[in-house]
Amino acid sequence: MIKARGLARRFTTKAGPVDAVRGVDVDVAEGELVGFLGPNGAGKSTTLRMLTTLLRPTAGEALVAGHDLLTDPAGVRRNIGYVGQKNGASADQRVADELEFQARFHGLSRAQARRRIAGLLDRFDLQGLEKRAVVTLSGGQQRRLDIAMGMLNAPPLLFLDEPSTALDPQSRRNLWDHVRRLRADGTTVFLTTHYLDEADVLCDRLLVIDHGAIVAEGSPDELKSRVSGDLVVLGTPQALLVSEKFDNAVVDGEEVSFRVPNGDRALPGLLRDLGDIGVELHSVQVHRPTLDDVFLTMTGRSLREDSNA
Ligand SMILES: Nc1ncnc2c1ncn2[C@@H]1O[C@H](COP(=O)(O)OP(=O)(O)OP(=O)(O)O)[C@@H](O)[C@H]1O
Repeated sequence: MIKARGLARRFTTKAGPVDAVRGVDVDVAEGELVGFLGPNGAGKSTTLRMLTTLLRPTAGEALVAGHDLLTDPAGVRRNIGYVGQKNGASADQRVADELEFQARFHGLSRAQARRRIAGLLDRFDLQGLEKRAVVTLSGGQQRRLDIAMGMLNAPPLLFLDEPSTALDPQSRRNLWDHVRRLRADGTTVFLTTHYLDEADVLCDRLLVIDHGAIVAEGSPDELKSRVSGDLVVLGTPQALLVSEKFDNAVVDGEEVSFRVPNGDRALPGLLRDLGDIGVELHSVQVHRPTLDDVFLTMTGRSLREDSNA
């Protein structure tokens, strides 16, 4: 559904050139739900804007929904939906008018538009809101309306830029359900996110981008399995003594942490050995690797800190 090679974009600014995207390859198969994960400023939106024909690449080529990005951008646009970061719907317009206007823009007849809009209102739980002004909808309803607008031309491929930003936790989970249902109906979805939980629970596969380059690619589980071992954290007044037993141990006050393969299986033997040398423990935790650990391993920085910045 997407095959991009060496896609790059350089911006010229007063302070000099900015290489926002430095030659990325993107492969997305039909029916996949792929997440593009990276910290703020990593190049996610710029890549998305190139793939959706909104921005011309300075280098590279891509086939998107069966059409060549450079030689047939109109063909690409006809076959994709795009939901940007800012709400697409005008605040003071009524929901029904916005949908109808967008449907007419895509060349649907009045009757076709009516049918399609009724289906989408139902699909995105927006029934009964047709006469309301967009500004009066909740954040979650507005996002669902944006996605409904992106789906009016029934595209096989939908791009979502940071779909759940600024939503409360409940609305985010509800939105994820809607995105999953789109995928279940056969729509290929490519979304950007800087939320680790969103990438982890929602996406089949992830591309991790940093400083304009892809640093990792795979399913959330595959990526996490690349981090060597589970993190064991022991609370003990003898943290220094324990740290001498493990090559990679880090001491923080009365806490010592280190990585071991298969932490939960290794733990009983490990605790026995520590007991034998008289170590007293007041807490034990085992953490499976997270996507943040993946990012840390790949880049030496925490994605969590970056996205909070
Ligand atoms: N029009 C522009 N002119 C100059 N620099 C730009 C322009 N657009 C983006 N950039 C720069 O390119 C880099 C990548 O930006 P981009 O918006 O693609 O990142 P992002 O990963 O989508 O971040 P965010 O999560 O904050 O949206 C950043 O350094 C940004 O400042």
